Amino acid sequence: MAISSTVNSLHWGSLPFRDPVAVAAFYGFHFLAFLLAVWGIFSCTSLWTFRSTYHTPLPGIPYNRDAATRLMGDLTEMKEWMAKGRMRYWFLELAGRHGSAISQVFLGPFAKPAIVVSDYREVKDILSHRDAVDFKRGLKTSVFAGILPHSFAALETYDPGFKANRELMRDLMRPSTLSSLNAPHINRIAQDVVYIWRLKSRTSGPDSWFDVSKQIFYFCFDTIFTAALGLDEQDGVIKSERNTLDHMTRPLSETEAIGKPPDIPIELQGSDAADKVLALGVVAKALANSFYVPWPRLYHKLNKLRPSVRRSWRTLQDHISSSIAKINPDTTPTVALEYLIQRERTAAAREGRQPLIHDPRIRDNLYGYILAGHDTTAGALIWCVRQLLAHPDWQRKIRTDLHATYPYAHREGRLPTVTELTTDHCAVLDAFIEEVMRLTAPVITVMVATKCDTQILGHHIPKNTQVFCNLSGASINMPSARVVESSRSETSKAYKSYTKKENWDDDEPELFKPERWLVPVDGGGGKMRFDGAAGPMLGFSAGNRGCWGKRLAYLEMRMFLSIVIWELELEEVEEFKGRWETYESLVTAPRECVVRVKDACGWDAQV
Ligand code: HEM
Repeated sequence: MAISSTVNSLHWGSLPFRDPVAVAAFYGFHFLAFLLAVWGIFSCTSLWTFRSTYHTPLPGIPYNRDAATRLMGDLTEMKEWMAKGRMRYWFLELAGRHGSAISQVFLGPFAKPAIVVSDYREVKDILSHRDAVDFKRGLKTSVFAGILPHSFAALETYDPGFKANRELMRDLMRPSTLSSLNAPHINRIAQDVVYIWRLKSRTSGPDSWFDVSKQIFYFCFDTIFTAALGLDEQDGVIKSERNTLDHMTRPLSETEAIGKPPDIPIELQGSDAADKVLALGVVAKALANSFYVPWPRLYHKLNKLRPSVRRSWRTLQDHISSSIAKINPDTTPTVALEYLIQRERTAAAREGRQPLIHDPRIRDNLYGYILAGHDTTAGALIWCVRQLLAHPDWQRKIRTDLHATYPYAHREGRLPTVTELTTDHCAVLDAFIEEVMRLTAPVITVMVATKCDTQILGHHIPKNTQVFCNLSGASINMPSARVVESSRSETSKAYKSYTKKENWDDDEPELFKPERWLVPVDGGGGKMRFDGAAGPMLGFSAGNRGCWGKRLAYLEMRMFLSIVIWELELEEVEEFKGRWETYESLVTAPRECVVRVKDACGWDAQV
């Protein structure tokens, strides 16, 4: 036998028996013992050397030492924090942990280090002055190229097609367009939300409480979808819930209701918006997931093969096609799609060509409008409501200032009209929103990549390194970020333009203080006005690629909060105090937003 003869020719004589199986076992055992010994020696003596080769840190920039010795790098710890709903805090606390405004993280097996910058001036400089010069968007454009290849978000700022593509959407953020196109929808749907919250409270008793985050989410869906593509007034999710509640006339019994959340489900079935909400959810999830994969375009290619994803795209596509078919060229546009198509028709007539009604850039940019404007605004509003609950004094101050800003409405016992709400701004509310966006921005970080070898805060960073620019005030102004003042690149524009005004380092930047945004009116006898330039705020990012929909976001937040605070008093529920765990999708916001709703005008007011 081949085995036995080979073994024979080696140590046959020293073996106690001549059974080839035993011989194989003997050698097998010794071989295994040898492997075990090598492994033991390796793990005892060379472990540190070997493990450190998982990741090669950039010199001089602090990092999590444990992560460098783990195959998955920082991902292991991030996953643990994510499970606890604290991923946001993991990211934002890096600067404090390392006592440095610049740190590095390792995101996956053998990953190159990625840089995290937590310093307002340096982040603003990178986003405003160094985009398309030292930096590119990198992964973000790949993510959008995979899902909405014809939208401007999919293009680098230096791409020759970028400007023309963004021009297509130009007018949609004009104040006059926002007032005529978006404001009436926002007003109507916000009033429906107030109606629902008041009715829920009344049927369940004044001590009942419920989570309002779902309604905020659907408010944002209804407003953005209606403004972008049109949705019949009766077909929104919020309208559908209102109708359902209206049919439930039986008052809940005491045991059913008092002290418990009234468990009235939001009735998605039966609403025309249901399939669109679900389709949008599938697409938004794919968008969020693709930020975490190394090859987003490939991910989207494969993901689009899944039946649920294909179905979702078909739903959205069918809606756009039927909306285009319904457009009447002789009427004033009431939704963004009509607006863009009419403008294209006018341009085509002027240039003597056929209108490109099915231009994929219009379609993809409108999907981008919905996707980028939906979760973000919902997240911001959930933060706003949570801060209102945590700061009842500010809720009262805002209500008083609303009454002063709209005195006729207050005197006449009615809500301010759309025109009033879009013309006059309540300074205290503006300051409150700005502070929420400064301290608890729903988008915590913007990812860019170095376009060439460059410097960040005085450190050399090689080409093609991922850089996370932190946007939330909790990190951009935390005391630890100030430690490295001396290491800031003295050549950077931000450093040169450094002024006291860009800095709240000595004014408790980690605290929620809306009054920082209020300044006295000259000769106003103690009257205050809102000053958006009073200090640092990066909640909408900055520079050329900062939030394109910022004006709409402000309008939505301002109108929604004005209507809610005018009508209702939102109270924090003791059991939920201090629970700030967040969910993570495209944005991060509190998982729970539980309120006890009282009538701001007294319980006798009409529903
Ligand atoms: C409070 C709500 C919002 C927040 C916090 C927010 C935040 C942001 C941030 C931080 C960026 C920059 C991303 C980057 O630099 O990579 C961004 C980009 C963008 N936002 Fe918003 N956003 C909000 C609402 C909206 C709305 C309502 C719309 C549209 C209707 C919108 C449309 C966009 C678009 C299209 C971009 C991409 C811009 C580009 O790539 O040049 N956003 N947003």
